[in-house]
Amino acid sequence: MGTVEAANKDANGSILEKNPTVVFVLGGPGSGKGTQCANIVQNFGYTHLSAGDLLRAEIKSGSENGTMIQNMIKEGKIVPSEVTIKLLQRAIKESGNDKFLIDGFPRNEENRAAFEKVTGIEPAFVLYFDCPEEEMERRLLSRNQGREDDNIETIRKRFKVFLDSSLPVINYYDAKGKVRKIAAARPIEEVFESVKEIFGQKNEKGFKWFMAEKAV
Ligand SMILES: Nc1ncnc2c1ncn2[C@@H]1O[C@H](COP(=O)(O)OP(=O)(O)OP(=O)(O)O)[C@@H](O)[C@H]1O
Ligand SMILES: O=c1ccn([C@@H]2O[C@H](COP(=O)(O)O)[C@@H](O)[C@H]2O)c(=O)[nH]1
Ligand SMILES: [Mg+2]
Repeated sequence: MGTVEAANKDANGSILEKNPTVVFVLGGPGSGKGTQCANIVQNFGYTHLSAGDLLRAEIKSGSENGTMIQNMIKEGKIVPSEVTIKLLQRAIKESGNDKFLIDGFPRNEENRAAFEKVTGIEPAFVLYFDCPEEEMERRLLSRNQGREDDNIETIRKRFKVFLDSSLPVINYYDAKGKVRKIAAARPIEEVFESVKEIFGQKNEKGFKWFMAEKAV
Protein backbone atom coordinates (compact mmCIF):
# COMPACT_ATOMS: atom_id res chain seq x y z
CA MET A 1 0.00 0.00 0.00
CA GLY A 2 1.35 3.44 -0.96
CA THR A 3 1.95 6.26 1.50
CA VAL A 4 -1.22 8.14 0.66
CA GLU A 5 -3.42 5.09 1.17
CA ALA A 6 -1.65 4.16 4.38
CA ALA A 7 -2.14 7.74 5.50
CA ASN A 8 -5.89 7.38 5.23
CA LYS A 9 -6.53 4.01 6.86
CA ASP A 10 -9.21 4.11 9.55
CA ALA A 11 -9.73 1.94 12.65
CA ASN A 12 -11.20 -0.89 10.61
CA GLY A 13 -8.45 -0.81 8.03
CA SER A 14 -10.72 0.88 5.46
CA ILE A 15 -9.61 3.96 3.57
CA LEU A 16 -10.74 7.38 4.80
CA GLU A 17 -12.12 9.55 2.04
CA LYS A 18 -10.13 12.64 2.98
CA ASN A 19 -6.61 13.33 4.10
CA PRO A 20 -7.44 15.56 7.06
CA THR A 21 -5.57 18.56 8.43
CA VAL A 22 -4.78 17.96 12.08
CA VAL A 23 -3.53 20.40 14.70
CA PHE A 24 -2.53 18.86 18.04
CA VAL A 25 -3.49 21.15 20.94
CA LEU A 26 -1.27 20.38 23.92
CA GLY A 27 -0.46 21.88 27.30
CA GLY A 28 -0.71 20.97 30.96
CA PRO A 29 -3.98 20.18 32.73
CA GLY A 30 -5.96 23.42 33.03
CA SER A 31 -3.75 25.39 30.63
CA GLY A 32 -6.88 26.37 28.67
CA LYS A 33 -6.87 23.94 25.73
CA GLY A 34 -10.62 23.33 25.70
CA THR A 35 -11.44 27.02 26.21
CA GLN A 36 -9.28 28.14 23.30
CA CYS A 37 -10.40 25.27 21.04
CA ALA A 38 -13.99 26.52 21.40
CA ASN A 39 -12.84 29.95 20.16
CA ILE A 40 -10.88 28.44 17.26
CA VAL A 41 -13.91 26.38 16.16
CA GLN A 42 -16.09 29.50 16.06
CA ASN A 43 -13.57 31.50 14.05
CA PHE A 44 -11.76 29.03 11.82
CA GLY A 45 -14.15 26.15 11.05
CA TYR A 46 -12.27 23.33 12.73
CA THR A 47 -13.88 20.38 14.48
CA HIS A 48 -12.74 20.10 18.09
CA LEU A 49 -11.91 16.58 19.28
CA SER A 50 -10.93 16.46 22.94
CA ALA A 51 -9.43 13.02 23.65
CA GLY A 52 -10.42 13.39 27.31
CA ASP A 53 -14.04 14.21 26.37
CA LEU A 54 -14.16 11.20 24.04
CA LEU A 55 -12.88 8.95 26.83
CA ARG A 56 -15.42 10.38 29.31
CA ALA A 57 -18.21 9.79 26.76
CA GLU A 58 -17.00 6.21 26.36
CA ILE A 59 -17.39 5.69 30.13
CA LYS A 60 -20.94 7.07 30.01
CA SER A 61 -21.85 4.91 27.01
CA GLY A 62 -21.43 1.76 29.10
CA SER A 63 -18.63 0.46 26.87
CA GLU A 64 -16.70 -2.64 27.96
CA ASN A 65 -13.67 -0.38 28.40
CA GLY A 66 -15.59 2.06 30.63
CA THR A 67 -14.37 0.84 34.01
CA MET A 68 -10.74 0.65 32.87
CA ILE A 69 -10.91 4.19 31.43
CA GLN A 70 -12.57 5.55 34.57
CA ASN A 71 -9.86 4.04 36.78
CA MET A 72 -7.10 5.44 34.58
CA ILE A 73 -8.61 8.94 34.60
CA LYS A 74 -9.04 8.88 38.40
CA GLU A 75 -5.33 8.08 38.70
CA GLY A 76 -4.31 10.60 36.03
CA LYS A 77 -2.84 7.76 33.97
CA ILE A 78 -2.72 7.50 30.18
CA VAL A 79 -5.26 5.15 28.59
CA PRO A 80 -3.78 2.63 26.10
CA SER A 81 -3.23 4.14 22.67
CA GLU A 82 -5.42 1.72 20.75
CA VAL A 83 -8.50 2.75 22.77
CA THR A 84 -8.00 6.49 22.30
CA ILE A 85 -6.97 6.23 18.65
CA LYS A 86 -10.08 4.22 17.77
CA LEU A 87 -12.26 6.90 19.39
CA LEU A 88 -10.43 9.67 17.53
CA GLN A 89 -10.66 7.87 14.18
CA ARG A 90 -14.38 7.27 14.63
CA ALA A 91 -14.95 10.93 15.50
CA ILE A 92 -12.91 12.09 12.50
CA LYS A 93 -14.91 9.87 10.18
CA GLU A 94 -18.28 10.85 11.62
CA SER A 95 -17.58 14.60 11.57
CA GLY A 96 -17.74 15.16 7.81
CA ASN A 97 -15.09 17.87 8.27
CA ASP A 98 -11.48 17.78 7.06
CA LYS A 99 -9.88 20.08 9.70
CA PHE A 100 -9.41 18.93 13.29
CA LEU A 101 -8.11 20.22 16.58
CA ILE A 102 -7.02 17.16 18.52
CA ASP A 103 -6.95 18.38 22.11
CA GLY A 104 -4.99 16.56 24.82
CA PHE A 105 -3.50 13.91 22.53
CA PRO A 106 -0.82 12.57 21.97
CA ARG A 107 0.03 12.40 25.65
CA ASN A 108 3.12 10.23 25.45
CA GLU A 109 5.61 8.95 22.93
CA GLU A 110 3.68 5.72 22.44
CA ASN A 111 0.46 7.68 21.65
CA ARG A 112 2.36 9.77 19.14
CA ALA A 113 4.05 6.90 17.33
CA ALA A 114 0.91 4.73 17.30
CA PHE A 115 -1.27 7.53 15.90
CA GLU A 116 1.17 8.26 13.10
CA LYS A 117 1.57 4.56 12.33
CA VAL A 118 -2.13 3.71 12.33
CA THR A 119 -3.46 6.81 10.58
CA GLY A 120 -0.41 8.05 8.68
CA ILE A 121 -1.43 11.56 9.78
CA GLU A 122 1.28 14.05 10.79
CA PRO A 123 0.06 17.23 12.47
CA ALA A 124 0.24 20.47 10.49
CA PHE A 125 1.55 21.99 13.71
CA VAL A 126 1.27 21.71 17.49
CA LEU A 127 -0.33 24.47 19.49
CA TYR A 128 1.25 24.44 22.94
CA PHE A 129 -0.31 26.34 25.82
CA ASP A 130 2.49 27.07 28.25
CA CYS A 131 1.22 27.80 31.77
CA PRO A 132 2.80 27.67 35.26
CA GLU A 133 1.54 24.91 37.55
CA GLU A 134 0.25 27.30 40.23
CA GLU A 135 -2.06 28.95 37.70
CA MET A 136 -3.23 25.60 36.28
CA GLU A 137 -3.91 24.31 39.80
CA ARG A 138 -6.00 27.40 40.65
CA ARG A 139 -8.04 26.97 37.46
CA LEU A 140 -8.65 23.25 37.93
CA LEU A 141 -9.72 23.63 41.56
CA SER A 142 -12.31 26.22 40.56
CA ARG A 143 -13.51 24.60 37.29
CA ASN A 144 -16.62 23.09 38.94
CA GLN A 145 -17.57 20.79 36.09
CA GLY A 146 -17.86 17.75 38.33
CA ARG A 147 -14.78 16.05 36.88
CA GLU A 148 -13.56 13.21 39.07
CA ASP A 149 -9.95 14.16 38.35
CA ASP A 150 -10.25 17.80 39.46
CA ASN A 151 -9.16 17.12 43.04
CA ILE A 152 -5.76 18.06 44.42
CA GLU A 153 -4.52 14.48 44.72
CA THR A 154 -5.27 13.59 41.08
CA ILE A 155 -4.20 17.04 39.84
CA ARG A 156 -0.70 16.48 41.28
CA LYS A 157 -0.52 13.10 39.52
CA ARG A 158 -1.65 14.69 36.24
CA PHE A 159 1.06 17.36 36.53
CA LYS A 160 3.70 14.65 37.00
CA VAL A 161 2.44 12.66 34.00
CA PHE A 162 2.48 15.85 31.93
CA LEU A 163 6.10 16.60 32.85
CA ASP A 164 7.36 13.02 32.54
CA SER A 165 5.43 11.81 29.48
CA SER A 166 3.71 14.64 27.57
CA LEU A 167 6.44 17.32 27.51
CA PRO A 168 8.78 14.94 25.63
CA VAL A 169 6.17 14.76 22.84
CA ILE A 170 6.11 18.56 22.64
CA ASN A 171 9.92 18.56 22.55
CA TYR A 172 9.83 15.98 19.75
CA TYR A 173 7.66 18.23 17.59
CA ASP A 174 9.63 21.30 18.61
CA ALA A 175 12.77 19.70 17.17
CA LYS A 176 10.83 19.39 13.89
CA GLY A 177 9.91 23.10 13.97
CA LYS A 178 6.23 22.31 14.46
CA VAL A 179 5.50 23.83 17.87
CA ARG A 180 3.65 27.15 18.20
CA LYS A 181 4.03 28.13 21.84
CA ILE A 182 1.49 30.41 23.48
CA ALA A 183 1.90 32.12 26.85
CA ALA A 184 -1.30 30.87 28.49
CA ALA A 185 -1.24 32.60 31.88
CA ARG A 186 -3.07 35.65 30.56
CA PRO A 187 -6.76 36.53 30.24
CA ILE A 188 -8.72 34.31 27.82
CA GLU A 189 -9.19 37.08 25.23
CA GLU A 190 -5.50 37.96 25.26
CA VAL A 191 -4.50 34.33 24.78
CA PHE A 192 -6.92 34.08 21.88
CA GLU A 193 -5.34 37.13 20.21
CA SER A 194 -2.10 35.14 20.05
CA VAL A 195 -3.93 32.05 18.83
CA LYS A 196 -5.55 34.08 16.04
CA GLU A 197 -2.15 35.24 14.82
CA ILE A 198 -1.20 31.61 14.27
CA PHE A 199 -4.41 30.49 12.58
CA GLY A 200 -5.09 33.70 10.72
CA GLN A 201 -2.11 33.80 8.42
CA LYS A 202 -1.75 31.34 5.61
CA ASN A 203 0.77 30.20 3.09
CA GLU A 204 0.23 27.91 0.12
CA LYS A 205 -0.28 24.96 2.50
CA GLY A 206 -2.93 26.84 4.43
CA PHE A 207 -0.78 27.89 7.37
CA LYS A 208 1.77 30.44 8.32
CA TRP A 209 4.87 28.31 8.84
CA PHE A 210 7.40 29.84 11.18
CA MET A 211 9.62 28.98 14.10
CA ALA A 212 7.97 30.16 17.30
CA GLU A 213 10.93 30.04 19.63
CA LYS A 214 9.43 32.49 22.04
CA ALA A 215 5.89 32.36 23.37
CA VAL A 216 3.64 34.76 21.43
N1 LIG B 1 -6.80 32.27 30.21
C1 LIG B 1 -7.55 31.86 31.24
N2 LIG B 1 -7.59 32.60 32.35
C2 LIG B 1 -8.35 32.17 33.42
N3 LIG B 1 -9.09 31.03 33.44
C3 LIG B 1 -9.06 30.27 32.33
C4 LIG B 1 -8.29 30.64 31.19
N4 LIG B 1 -8.46 29.68 30.24
C5 LIG B 1 -9.29 28.77 30.77
N5 LIG B 1 -9.66 29.12 32.02
C6 LIG B 1 -10.51 28.37 32.94
O1 LIG B 1 -9.68 27.34 33.51
C7 LIG B 1 -10.37 26.11 33.57
C8 LIG B 1 -9.61 25.09 32.74
O2 LIG B 1 -9.69 25.47 31.37
P1 LIG B 1 -9.85 24.36 30.24
O3 LIG B 1 -10.90 23.39 30.62
O4 LIG B 1 -9.99 25.08 28.95
O5 LIG B 1 -8.40 23.69 30.33
P2 LIG B 1 -7.83 22.39 29.67
O6 LIG B 1 -6.44 22.67 29.27
O7 LIG B 1 -8.77 21.87 28.64
O8 LIG B 1 -7.82 21.40 30.92
P3 LIG B 1 -7.84 19.80 30.97
O9 LIG B 1 -6.52 19.34 30.45
O10 LIG B 1 -8.01 19.48 32.42
O11 LIG B 1 -8.99 19.34 30.13
C9 LIG B 1 -11.80 26.39 33.11
O12 LIG B 1 -12.62 26.62 34.22
C10 LIG B 1 -11.66 27.65 32.25
O13 LIG B 1 -12.83 28.42 32.26
O1 LIG C 1 -5.24 11.01 25.02
C1 LIG C 1 -5.66 10.98 26.20
C2 LIG C 1 -6.42 11.99 26.77
C3 LIG C 1 -6.84 11.88 28.06
N1 LIG C 1 -6.53 10.79 28.80
C4 LIG C 1 -7.02 10.64 30.18
O2 LIG C 1 -8.09 11.54 30.42
C5 LIG C 1 -7.75 12.44 31.48
C6 LIG C 1 -8.37 13.78 31.26
O3 LIG C 1 -7.88 14.35 30.04
P1 LIG C 1 -8.14 15.91 29.70
O4 LIG C 1 -7.36 16.19 28.47
O5 LIG C 1 -7.62 16.65 30.88
O6 LIG C 1 -9.59 16.07 29.52
C7 LIG C 1 -6.21 12.41 31.51
O7 LIG C 1 -5.66 12.79 32.75
C8 LIG C 1 -5.95 10.94 31.20
O8 LIG C 1 -6.19 10.14 32.33
C9 LIG C 1 -5.79 9.78 28.24
O9 LIG C 1 -5.48 8.78 28.90
N2 LIG C 1 -5.35 9.90 26.95
MG1 LIG D 1 -9.80 20.03 28.41
